[in-house]
Order: sequence, then structure tokens, then C-alpha cells
Amino acid sequence: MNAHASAPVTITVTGAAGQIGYALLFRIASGAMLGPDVPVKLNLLEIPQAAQAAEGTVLELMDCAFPLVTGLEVFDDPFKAFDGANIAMLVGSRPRGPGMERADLLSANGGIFSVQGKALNAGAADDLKVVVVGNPANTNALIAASHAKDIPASRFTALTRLDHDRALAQLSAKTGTPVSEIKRLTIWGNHSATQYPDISHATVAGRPAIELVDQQWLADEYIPRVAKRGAEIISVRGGSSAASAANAALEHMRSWVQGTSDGDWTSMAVPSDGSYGVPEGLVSSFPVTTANGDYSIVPNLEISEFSRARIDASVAELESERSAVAELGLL
Ligand SMILES: NC(=O)C1=CN([C@@H]2O[C@H](COP(=O)(O)OP(=O)(O)OC[C@H]3O[C@@H](n4cnc5c(N)ncnc54)[C@H](O)[C@@H]3O)[C@@H](O)[C@H]2O)C=CC1
Ligand SMILES: O=C([O-])CC(=O)C(=O)O
Repeated sequence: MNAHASAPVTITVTGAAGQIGYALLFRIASGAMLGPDVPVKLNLLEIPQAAQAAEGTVLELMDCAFPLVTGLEVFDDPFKAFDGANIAMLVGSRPRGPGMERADLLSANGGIFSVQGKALNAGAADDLKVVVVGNPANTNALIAASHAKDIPASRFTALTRLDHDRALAQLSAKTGTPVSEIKRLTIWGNHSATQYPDISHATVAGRPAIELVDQQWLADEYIPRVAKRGAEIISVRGGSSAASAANAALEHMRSWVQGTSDGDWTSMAVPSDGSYGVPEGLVSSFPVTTANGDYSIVPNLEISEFSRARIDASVAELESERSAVAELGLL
């Protein structure tokens, strides 16, 4: 008799031999993403030069004897790796180094996502869910979606959960309140230094967050700290965030599949439906709730002038990235 109630979910992780891949795969295999009753088949995609290292990770995954793992395979061909994929976690791409902005990676990484969009279109499962982690994540998701004409663009999302979690952690530290007591925080816009971590609708232990902190701290310390945290990690750690990024990617997918809690929301970069004045189609971060495997942008939030200016600035950056990749012929 099959010990598991459900059929295995096929999860393709790209960049499997990289630092995020190494921090992510073991946790997915343990059931931390889809739950303790859901068997998983893991497809690991790498470039040919790194396929052997990914094979080494497979040996280690085997050695964990995870009861939920029903398959483990390494590929260097995206068309094979995405065949039948229910979930695609697009991590594989070059990280930035010190002194670079994420947008500097557009031309280096953009090409990866046009090919992967085509490969997903060719063979992924009908219920496909995609999260793009590789930077610049929002625009890479736009590129992938534009090459997957038969898949609804709404299935292509990008990771701003790490920014969301960083914003929670900083507000928790400032107010001396556990993160579990902080709700309704939002990351708007691009996963870049222009992102806007917004606490105007957030509550801390049931109280409006804006009553607990002063405006100067918010504008001069909190927002830049969260928005530039990636660069801070690179300078202190000597390499870009890995385990925290893997955790955020896992949480992004866990929320999408398992749902957000009542009275709270999370942040995901998703193709805009025109909400909050964000031009349709741009992959921009919004407050979202999730239920039954679908997400919805939280409607009708009041947007102050302070927030409006910041959302607009980040969206303008997304528009310029879209123009840049269109000029590179990547859309
Ligand atoms: N959205 C977010 O919040 C975050 C995004 N990132 C981004 O995630 C990406 C990966 O970061 P790391 O794992 O630290 O980099 P890494 O350099 O350690 O690993 C990247 C892996 O991707 C592989 N790769 C390259 N091209 C590929 C392709 N076409 N198909 C499959 N695999 C491919 C490489 O061989 C390498 O093993 C970077 O672009 C980084 O900037 C990192 C942290 C947070
Ligand atoms: O900053 C980087 O290049 C890596 C990243 O996206 C992050 O840590 O948020």
C-alpha cells in the first residue's frame, strides 16, 4: 500500500549546485515546503559544467533517506528538467558581487529565462507554479512568462519574500515584538534598492505600526536598511544571501500552495492586473493573500502620498528594465 495519500509533486530547481540550491533542496525534500504528507520528485537543472556537483548533492539527498522523496534526477537540458513540472524554482543565474546593482545582471542572466520560459511552455504540468529567484528576479519572471505563451502569465512570480521577511525582522527588533505578532506588512515594486517596504497598514501586537515608530526612523533608517540588505549581506558575508534566500523561496511557495493566515497577507512579485496604478503585465511586488493554490492582490488599500511616491519610483525602474530587455530582444 502507498504510504502517502497524494501523488508526488514534481519540483524542478534550477541552479541546483549553487549556494541557494544547496540550502533549498534538503528542506524541500524534508517536507518543509509542501507539508509532511506530500511526496516530491526533485528535478535538478544545472549547466553542463556544474552537473557533476549537482550529482554530488543528489548522493547526499539519497543519504538523508527522506521518506517523502520519490525521485531525484539531474539534468542539463531544461526541456527534460521541466517536463511534467508542477513547481519550478528558477534560482540558476549569476549573483552580483560588491558594487553591482541587481539590474547589472540583466544582460548576463536574461537569456537564461527566455530559454527556460520556452522549456516550461513545452512540457510543464497544467497546474505549474513558478517562482523566479535569480536576479533581477522581477524582470527575469517577465522574460520567462513572455516565452511561455500557453501558460497564464499569472503563474510566473518573483521572489520578494526575502525582503518581506527582512522587513518583519527589522520591525520586530525595533519594537521588541516577536515577528509572529506583526501582520500586514507589504513590499511594493522591484526586488532592488528602489523597493518600498510599507508599514502603513501593518499592525504590531494589534496596534498600528506607525504609532510605534517615528517617521524619521522609517524614512532614513528602516526603508533603506531593508532595501539595501542584500548589499549589506554581500559586504559582511563576502557572498550574496543564500540560506535566507532559500528559506524565502520555500516560504513563497509554501504560502502559495498552503495559503496565508486569516487577517494577514504576504508579499509576492506577480504580473500586475493594473492594481494600484502599476501598469498591467509588469511583475511587481504587491500585498497578496493566497487560498486553494491561487493568490489575489489585496484590494482597496489606502495609499498615502509618501507611499505613492515610493511605489511609483520602483515601478518606473521596472518599466525601464522592461524597455532594456525589450531592446536586448529578450521579450
Ligand atoms: N530574489 C532574491 O531575493 C534573491 C535572489 N538571489 C539570486 O539568486 C541567484 C542564485 O544565487 P546563488 O545560488 O547564490 O548563486 P551561485 O552562483 O551559488 O549558484 C548559481 C547556480 O546557477 C547555475 N546556473 C547558471 N546558469 C544556469 C542555467 N542556465 N540553468 C541552470 N543552472 C544555471 C550555476 O551553475 C550555479 O551553480 C543569483 O542571481 C542571486 O542574485 C540571491 C538572493 C536573494
Ligand atoms: O542582493 C543580492 O544581490 C542578492 C539578493 O537579491 C538579496 O540578498 O536580496
